[in-house]
Amino acid sequence: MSSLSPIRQLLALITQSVETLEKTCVKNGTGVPDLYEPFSPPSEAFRADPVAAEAANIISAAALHMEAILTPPQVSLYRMVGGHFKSTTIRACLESNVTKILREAGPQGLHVEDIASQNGQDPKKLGRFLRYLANHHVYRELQPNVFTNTRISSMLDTLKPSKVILANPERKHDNTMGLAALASHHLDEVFKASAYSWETLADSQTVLSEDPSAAPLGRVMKTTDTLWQFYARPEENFRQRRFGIGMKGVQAMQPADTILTAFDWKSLAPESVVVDVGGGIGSVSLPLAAQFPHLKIVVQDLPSVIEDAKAMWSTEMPDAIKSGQVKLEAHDFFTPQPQANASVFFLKQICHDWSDQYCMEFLKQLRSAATPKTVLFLMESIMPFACHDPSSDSDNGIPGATPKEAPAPLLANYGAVNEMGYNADITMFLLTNSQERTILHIDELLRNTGWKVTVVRRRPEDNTFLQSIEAVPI
Ligand SMILES: C[S@@+](CC[C@H](N)C(=O)[O-])C[C@H]1O[C@@H](n2cnc3c(N)ncnc32)[C@H](O)[C@@H]1O
Repeated sequence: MSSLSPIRQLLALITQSVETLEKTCVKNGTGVPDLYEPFSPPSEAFRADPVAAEAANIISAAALHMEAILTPPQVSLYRMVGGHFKSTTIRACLESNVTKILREAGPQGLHVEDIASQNGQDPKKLGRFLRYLANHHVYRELQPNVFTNTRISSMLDTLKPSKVILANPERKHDNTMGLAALASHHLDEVFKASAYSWETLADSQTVLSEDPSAAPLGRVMKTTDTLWQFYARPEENFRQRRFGIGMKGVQAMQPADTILTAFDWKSLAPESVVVDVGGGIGSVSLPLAAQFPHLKIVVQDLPSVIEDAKAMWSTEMPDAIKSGQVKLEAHDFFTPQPQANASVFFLKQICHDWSDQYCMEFLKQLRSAATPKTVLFLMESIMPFACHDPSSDSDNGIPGATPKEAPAPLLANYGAVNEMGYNADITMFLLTNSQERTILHIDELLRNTGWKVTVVRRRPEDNTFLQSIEAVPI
């Protein structure tokens, strides 16, 4: 037990970690990015060194912890209660292209009257929204009513010129890195569904249901369709396409080599078949196909998604389709799996879309189609508790399953610094009435469907968002 007060312990963690971070950056020739420079994957290069990434996580977790101690509790409470104010103001700025307008204005920023003259918004309202966001370092007020981007707001940029967006607003996310598309998806159907969570939980018809059609999304969209049936409607084509591009944004949030190193792809023999089950438009298979031409990749998804996939591959990697290296296959994973010779069934963020009952159905279909050597490779967020887990069987002995814990007095899971997995967990409740799972839950699900988890691989810099889980037939 330390004799120091909690704020002194936190300060000590911050001081030690800042020293480590600075030394590591000097050694690697990297640097801590400027809050006022735009985001780009290279701006986050310093995190590639696990020592620097860990130091940055500790500093952020300690700063947030300190803030929780020292900020008046009513202010902290209202930071949470007012979460929807943040969503509201960001949505208005995202959809009215404020970030792009500020990028084109350059570093001196732009008066809110001039922003409004370009995006047609009321400058009196827009200025208030921007100031609210500037309090959280999303945009910066350089002078009264003159705003510019920060590294955080720059993530909302499609990086397209105004002319291109205005000429075809429905296609504004096409061929982008997907970050704006992902945020736009969360601020539309996810945000709207969240307003109906309590109504869903208070209704005896839906409170205990595990049915995907009982998600809050159905209540707000006035439908009993699942998310995927809803997206497949012709009038929802924009949302479906935006979701597909948004999944590319999930990748852009992670180091560029994440998918390439998440599995030992090189060890697979030439012509091995990798089936990307529920692969969306194939944005994860795209870098795999480029980097590992010895693999045969089959991207499977629902028919309307495969149509979008064809459009994407015909621009991004047409030769892979022509040569047969990549096949785009319409397939419903609740029906028997047509690929009977797969080396790998790869499911990224599929199990989290379905409650146990439904997951078990498609995991059994895959088990029936597996050869004795097929590997089931899942990429999912494995959820840690917010406290230390003292039990001796917390990981069922699975190598790599135990997450790294933060030093005391920080929350064992690094708290909100590691929030992405927890965000995904609540999103799953809202859209599909499903969830992210703990390792024991995943292990149980797989055992019950004929699979055995052999290993969990984690990126050292990230404790909750998207780990690799490998399983083999029992
Ligand atoms: C969360 S997305 C993941 C996409 C992709 N694996 C990725 O990580 O980019 C879930 C995908 O499952 C697909 N899906 C939903 N139900 C399906 C079904 N019954 N059969 C095949 N794919 C399905 C959706 O269309 C969507 O593309």
